[in-house]
Amino acid sequence: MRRRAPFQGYPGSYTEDAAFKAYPKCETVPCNEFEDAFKAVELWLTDKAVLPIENSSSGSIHRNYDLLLRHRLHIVGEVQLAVNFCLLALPGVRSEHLKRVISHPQALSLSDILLSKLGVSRENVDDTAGAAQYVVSNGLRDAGVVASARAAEIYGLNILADGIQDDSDNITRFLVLARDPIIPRTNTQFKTSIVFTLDEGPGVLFKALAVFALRDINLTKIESRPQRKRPLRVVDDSNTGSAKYFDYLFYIDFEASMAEPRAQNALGHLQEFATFLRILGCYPMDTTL
Ligand SMILES: O=C(O)C(=O)C[C@]1(C(=O)O)C=C[C@@H](O)C=C1
Repeated sequence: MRRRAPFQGYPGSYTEDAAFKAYPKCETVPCNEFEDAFKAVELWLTDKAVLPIENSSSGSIHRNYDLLLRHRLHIVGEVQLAVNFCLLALPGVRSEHLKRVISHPQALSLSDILLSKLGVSRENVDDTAGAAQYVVSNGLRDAGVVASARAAEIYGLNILADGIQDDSDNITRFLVLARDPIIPRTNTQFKTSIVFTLDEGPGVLFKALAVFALRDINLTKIESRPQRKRPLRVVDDSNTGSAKYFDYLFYIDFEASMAEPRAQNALGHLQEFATFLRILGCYPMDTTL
């Protein structure tokens, strides 16, 4: 059976490109929301979900960090993709005819230099390929689209400009999620993703990061998100009275496999003082672009 992988968006989106990079022969399943991709795997409708998690220019996709915690799927892979934005329009339309450009907000903001030069207004939609589909199905001759060359081919649009991103190195990292974790190995470079919480107090985050530094484990990412169920912590202090602090979840990616004793020891150490700790996944690093 062909592997089925859901992704948020229309066929021709960058997330679908990422799914094909991970599983070249997979059958991709488009869905409307990020959360639908999680649910499709949980309900056994598909095997894997592919979701963007961060971009080299615009940073983290916070919604997917929150969904990783809310759902119980495991990270089984990552995909790094060089995202090349193109300006597309209906055949016969030239860039001077455009009054507006439609795309995913990230694609619009990362192509700011060209769009400002064109003096067009910008309209946000949920994904780049969805914008291409919208322009074609409504025959919009005053609207351009920021999307991929593959989207141009799928929907029959012309490429007016290629590589329009402000930063030529525009890379998005995607995660592959599954119902079951993979067995960590040591024969290839593995990465582990965790999420944890800490008590309030001076140096607690320093102590948490030291469990990795002490074992020579390289961290590749740290992200903090509010704890939505417990956003504030009230601490009574005999000198200052009661103080209110924001409460955070910390997400960390580190370069080691859970099959290595140094990774097991680091997490054993962290567990001694973390108030909550979950391993989100241990998976082979994508070192290609
Ligand atoms: O709209 C798309 O084509 C997507 O795959 C989504 C998405 C994102 O959510 O970050 C992925 C990569 C691009 O940087 C822009 C948009």
